[in-house]
Amino acid sequence: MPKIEVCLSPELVHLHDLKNKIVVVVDIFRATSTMITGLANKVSSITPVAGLEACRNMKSKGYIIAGERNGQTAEGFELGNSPLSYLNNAYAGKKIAVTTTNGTLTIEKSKKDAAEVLIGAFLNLQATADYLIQQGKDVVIHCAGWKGMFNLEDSLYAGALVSVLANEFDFDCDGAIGMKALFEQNQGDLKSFLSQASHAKRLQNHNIDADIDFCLTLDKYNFVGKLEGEELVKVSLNKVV
Ligand SMILES: O=C(O)[C@H](CS(=O)(=O)O)OP(=O)(O)O
Repeated sequence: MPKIEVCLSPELVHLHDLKNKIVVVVDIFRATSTMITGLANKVSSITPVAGLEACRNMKSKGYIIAGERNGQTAEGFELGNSPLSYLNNAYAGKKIAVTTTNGTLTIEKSKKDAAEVLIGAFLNLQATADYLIQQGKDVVIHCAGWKGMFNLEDSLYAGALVSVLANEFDFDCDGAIGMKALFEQNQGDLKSFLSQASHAKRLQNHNIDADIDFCLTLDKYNFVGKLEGEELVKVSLNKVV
């Protein structure tokens, strides 16, 4: 059986061997939830960029630039980090370049060694699980956390994915065992459990409660977000859609 393990913060990723594995990067509030929503709403591609300046420079190459630091849209950027901005196909056909506080850095730290990088969200949990079963490779779930620290929402997503995959994958890492148990104890009311999370509180201060609700929606979308070269694209179970 393939194995699944959980890396609870990008600061710990050097302790995991990513070679020949599929890495699922997760930043529930809000980067990876927003990327999945953009892809669902027909953007032509999303290019994650770790640095603000590098992302700003993408504008002259024809990209719409999305930039956020500490929950606020960065100066000179057209978009911030809200999934709601992409609804109703608002940026259909556009190439988006995006940089965020935690999520894009975590993608950057994953892509050098991994066989594949996927983008995880509650919004497409089951589709991602189905894809991982189909591929049959070892998996590392890479939680973006917050500025290097553990956070609840990304770790709970990791627990949810381990829970769905538990019959198909071996897992003996404590992160996977612990987060699976935590998710299973709280899956009946994820929202109230996560209202205690530091990140949810920080974002509430920015008046984006609707974003939080949206990011906790389960299985709204039925596709996988995958990094192909430098771009995130939509993948169905057998083909790019
Ligand atoms: O915009 C967000 O949701 C966060 C901002 S902060 O670090 O929590 O202040 O960025 P993200 O990269 O999506 O974690």
